[in-house]
Amino acid sequence: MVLGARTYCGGVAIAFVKGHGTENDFVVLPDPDGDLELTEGRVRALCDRQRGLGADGVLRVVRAKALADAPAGIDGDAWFMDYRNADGSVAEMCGNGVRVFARYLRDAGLVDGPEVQVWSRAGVRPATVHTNGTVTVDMGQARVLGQSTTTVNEVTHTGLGVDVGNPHLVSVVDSVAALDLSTQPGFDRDFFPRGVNLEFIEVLGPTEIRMRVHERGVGETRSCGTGTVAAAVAALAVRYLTTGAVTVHIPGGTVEITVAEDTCTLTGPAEFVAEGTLTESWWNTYA
Ligand SMILES: N[C@@H](CCC[C@H](N)C(=O)O)C(=O)O
Repeated sequence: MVLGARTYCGGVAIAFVKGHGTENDFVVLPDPDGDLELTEGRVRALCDRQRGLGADGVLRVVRAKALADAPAGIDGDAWFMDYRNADGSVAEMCGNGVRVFARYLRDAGLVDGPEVQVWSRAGVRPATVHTNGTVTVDMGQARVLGQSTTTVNEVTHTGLGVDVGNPHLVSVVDSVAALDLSTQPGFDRDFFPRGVNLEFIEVLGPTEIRMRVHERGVGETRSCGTGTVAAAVAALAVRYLTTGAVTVHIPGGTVEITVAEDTCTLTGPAEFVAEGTLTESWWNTYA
């Protein structure tokens, strides 16, 4: 596993790792000292499945002290997950990303033990990297925002708004397979002024659901970790519960969620596919 980014300045190539969590895939860019100029255009090109590596998002691995806008009170040596959506936009949090990020830190030898603190724009997310490669993340408290609506192919669904560090709207439907999520569903821009991730769930049993998601800044993805937490909260709410355990099946696999009064956990796989270096000319093309 590569240990750090080499800036292209001086002709040295930029390292990357390709990984995924339940097929929500990421380009991991090790950049401990904040040397990379990660523009919107470069993120879009990296995530493009034809002209780049292809991914739902980018995880830049950077020390807090190298960030211009580091969260107040953060230790300068802390590892910060600088997450970008495939369209180049910045998001506060990414649950599948935290699993991949934590496993990267562990496998690259950048942390000492299996307990890893991952910082994000939504705060710190403590994670445990298990010996079988799965990762459990303490996702913090999920905040219920109230009801709103989304429209898919002219059918309007009422859902539950849930903040998991980033915004979600979860709607219960009869069949997730029947939905066409190939275009952006409608949503209430007054309720979600910064946009929203839209989850659709089908209840399979008291503690089991199936989910599809249309992510803000990406489109339909095969999984969304923060979305599965929001979905679990909404599935419990259907049963008038505020705590419990829920198994969530997404197109890319299965994750386990626990919801407690003051926090939630997300457990699932984190996999690496490849590592390599970007060519200098490619990087320069997309400044
Ligand atoms: N796939 C992620 C969520 C990524 C951010 C999201 N698209 C947003 O804009 O909030 C996850 O696993 O949580």
